[in-house]
Amino acid sequence: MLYCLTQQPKLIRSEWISPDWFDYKPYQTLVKYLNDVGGELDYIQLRDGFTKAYPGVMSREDWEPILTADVTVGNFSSWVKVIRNDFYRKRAQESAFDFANDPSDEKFHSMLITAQDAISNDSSDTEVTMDELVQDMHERLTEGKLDVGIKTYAPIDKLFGDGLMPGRLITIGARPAVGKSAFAINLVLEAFKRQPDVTIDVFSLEMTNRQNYQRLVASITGIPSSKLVNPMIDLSDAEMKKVEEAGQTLRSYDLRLWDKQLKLQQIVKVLRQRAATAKHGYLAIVDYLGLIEVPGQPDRRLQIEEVTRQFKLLTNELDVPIIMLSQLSRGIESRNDKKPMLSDLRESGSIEQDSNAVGFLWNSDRSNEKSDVRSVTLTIAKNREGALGDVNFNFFANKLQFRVAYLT
Ligand SMILES: Nc1ncnc2c1ncn2[C@@H]1O[C@H](COP(=O)(O)OP(=O)(O)OP(=O)(O)O)[C@@H](O)[C@H]1O
Repeated sequence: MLYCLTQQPKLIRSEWISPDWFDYKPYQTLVKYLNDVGGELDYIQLRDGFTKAYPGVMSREDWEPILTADVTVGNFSSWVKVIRNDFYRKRAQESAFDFANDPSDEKFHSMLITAQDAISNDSSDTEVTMDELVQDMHERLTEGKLDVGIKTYAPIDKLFGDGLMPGRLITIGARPAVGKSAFAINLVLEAFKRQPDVTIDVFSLEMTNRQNYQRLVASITGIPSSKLVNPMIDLSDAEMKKVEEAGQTLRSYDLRLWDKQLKLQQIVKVLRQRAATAKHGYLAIVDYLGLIEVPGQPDRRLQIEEVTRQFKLLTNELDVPIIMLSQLSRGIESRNDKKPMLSDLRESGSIEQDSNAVGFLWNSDRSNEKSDVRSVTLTIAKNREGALGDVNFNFFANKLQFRVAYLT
């Protein structure tokens, strides 16, 4: 795998490769360097650049086996799979030994997690054969079989081709208080308006289910969410009736709110079960990435890498879209231009790499960013399968409603 990467460093962009997969420190460092520079260099620049950045880390003996490997670069993906599987199997094996030596609850839990990791990373039994691909294309040609996405706001559907398409990991980033949690709730409601039978899960690591429920009701009824905190005192009879009706509407949806699933593997487990039983499309929204716990991994950046990689694998395995919310770095605050950029996803390069699409929510009119009605723009900054562009919204902050701001 390292031979392929040194021959064609840009391959690093085609697969996520974690430095962790290597026991040997110099190779870990080499992979880290490749991830950092993003592969935009040739073989000579790679060696020179690496030696400059990490003098003395790789000896001639370290380079030797990499440079003289006799493999075909075209088999790169297969090597990646072998090495990834080895890594996860080895980790599972270690924690099984660990549990055998000390059968505590904690060790048992960590054995289950590593075993589950190993299973979800073992791609050997989920590979699609050429026959299946041919058949799939044949059905599209002859029966007009369509890949249908979940529709939400019309301009968003258009940018993503045909809604939130299966197999896509979509990241929506924003600075705190711009309204990303509120936007997520609105996406849910728009999706149900258009597809009442769809199944949606919202994993909220920041807000309780009750708070999210109040936001859903505020958005449906247009009643300020602050009045829903003590509804008996603050609501008129007519408003109470509206709240009850909103409850009936919400009850009719296959919507689940989760506020206690904080660990990555808990989320993955729920997501797998619910996606498997969803009959009319499935969408998961995770609010937000930075709060997901990854037990056993102390390094923050590696935690994020683990999360984005797992979600990306799940979108492919289950053929569903997943929306992952993410906070942007503080850097934007000091810039004149407040429009976020991909480099603001600074927690890890894996967010951008693993996402099929990245959108940013931001206050596009600073004069009203604290008002009741705010101009909030969704900027699609990466879209592997479609166009880039902006969608402008009016955000009615007290009612937690997002409405598309069509130009008049
Ligand atoms: N009842 C309300 N009245 C007025 N404004 C409100 C009300 N409830 C929420 N807001 C505003 O809506 C905005 C969006 O909140 P939201 O929690 O969705 O933001 P966020 O981007 O997810 O931020 P964070 O990451 O801090 O949660 C905030 O600026 C908040 O002040």
